[in-house]
Amino acid sequence: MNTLVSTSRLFLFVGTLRKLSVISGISGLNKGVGFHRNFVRRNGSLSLESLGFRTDFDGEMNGVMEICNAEVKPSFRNVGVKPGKVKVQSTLDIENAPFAAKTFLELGLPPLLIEGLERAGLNVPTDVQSTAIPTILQNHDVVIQSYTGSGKTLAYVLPILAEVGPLKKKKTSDGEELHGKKTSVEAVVVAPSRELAMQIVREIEKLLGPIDKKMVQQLVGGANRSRQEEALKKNKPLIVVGTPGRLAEISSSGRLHTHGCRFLVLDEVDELLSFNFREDMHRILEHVGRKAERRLVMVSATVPFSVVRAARSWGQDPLLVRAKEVLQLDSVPSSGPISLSGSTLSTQGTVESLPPALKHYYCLTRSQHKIDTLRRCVHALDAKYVIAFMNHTKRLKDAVYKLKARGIMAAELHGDLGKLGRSTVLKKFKGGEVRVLVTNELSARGLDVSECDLVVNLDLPTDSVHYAHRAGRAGRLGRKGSVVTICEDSEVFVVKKMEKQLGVSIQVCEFTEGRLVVPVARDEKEKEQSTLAVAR
Ligand SMILES: Nc1ncnc2c1ncn2[C@@H]1O[C@H](COP(=O)(O)OP(=O)(O)OP(=O)(O)O)[C@@H](O)[C@H]1O
Repeated sequence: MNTLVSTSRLFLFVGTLRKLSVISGISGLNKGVGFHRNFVRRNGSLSLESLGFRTDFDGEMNGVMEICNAEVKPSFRNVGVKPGKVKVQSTLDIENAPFAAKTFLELGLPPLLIEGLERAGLNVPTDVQSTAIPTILQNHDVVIQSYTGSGKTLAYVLPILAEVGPLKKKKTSDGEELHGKKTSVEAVVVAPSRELAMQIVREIEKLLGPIDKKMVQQLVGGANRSRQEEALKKNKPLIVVGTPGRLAEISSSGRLHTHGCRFLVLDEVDELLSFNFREDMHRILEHVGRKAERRLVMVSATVPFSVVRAARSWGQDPLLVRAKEVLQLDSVPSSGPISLSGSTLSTQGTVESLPPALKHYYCLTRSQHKIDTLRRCVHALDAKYVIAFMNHTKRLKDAVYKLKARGIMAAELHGDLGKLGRSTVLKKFKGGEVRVLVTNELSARGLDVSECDLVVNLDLPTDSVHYAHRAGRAGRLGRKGSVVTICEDSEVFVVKKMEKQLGVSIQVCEFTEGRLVVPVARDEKEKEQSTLAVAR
């Protein structure tokens, strides 16, 4: 019986994927065109190749499906099959995979939206967008997990705009396409911080254009609530983006009607599941759409078990969408380390959460010399946009004072600043007026300053999940970047622990004579010397 259920699930999934390829027009790629793509810079925009993304597909992904203990684990990767387990070679070819997309058009997005994307200089979808967009358009509830800076925001914004607002196309009974007009909220996006919510709003406004940008509204804390309620009444937005507290507050006051909502997005979902947001999230989940009718999208670079559990209970047959694979969340065991397509997702869910181009270092110093080390680090790496993380606001202010005294343009960003102060500092940082932004956990999630080339931990993050989100402020969308943790001898074991959990190499380094120096490990030195001796 179990096997029967699983097998039918398998076919259902294969069917779904076929539909995905058909709906996105990807089947048209099945002409042996090959997958060596030459993306060019158009309109001065970034292409994937120019950003260092791999744009050809290798033999790693050849459409193998594995059935383990009567559980279906569909995957595009060539996972190793353990003895005694049934292996099914699926008929899926790489050509049919939903991520094999060169353009947004192939993903089934409407022409007006494509025009908006082109105006914004966006021509080629990232891997996670290529996978997530057709999956969401096919009415699936999803958990999107992909490393920081890989374009997860558009991965859910685009399917929403394909169905909500002026950029969508609606088919009439005679097949003619019309713009749909609705006046109630159709999509709610929840983010854990004001900065992130405002950033998402700007991304949506950019696509909607100046005339229609009022169709999205931010509902964030720290801003005047009655003004937000007035704007809701006047503008009748179709999409609202907000922080949990303010969304729940306005919803309780009866000024935000979301029962007919079709999309509920939880960005940085693992953070939204934290204790602080529990009550507000409860209200939002109960009042935004109906489980059977709304599409639930959960997003984060780090997906711990709590997210898997929440997705199972709040969603309907949710799928796990990653950059190059779609998996059924049902196939993820409920406890212990979960193995997904051969890679192990640690209990903290940090695997594959870091941009591959990022370089990680740690530098030993005494506590009282940390600021000097930071200064030498910035100069040695010739970093232009630096985000330095600390854990306490008072010490953070001292650090800014000391950096300024050493001639470095620095500014502080933390919760005490208030909404206006925070956005002014961010503007200055993005505009290059401030070189080192000293901040706390507030900026660790979602903050997108594309040019950020250096992240420094002046205080250690609490764990590897926090490390991953802090680190991910640099090296966005395939750009180069470094993460330097400045710590004391007694803290090295924590760095080593995070290194293991993250599955990346964090090398010890020094800053000497204006350069970053990575000392050669003793055993490597010995090896080098013995090779030299042999050569002599
Ligand atoms: N297809 C694309 N082409 C070019 N740029 C893109 C594309 N998609 C997204 N971007 C840009 O890449 C940057 C990173 O995207 P985004 O903030 O969505 O990443 P993310 O995966 O959500 O990161 P995080 O996990 O840190 O929140 C943004 O500046 C965004 O505008």
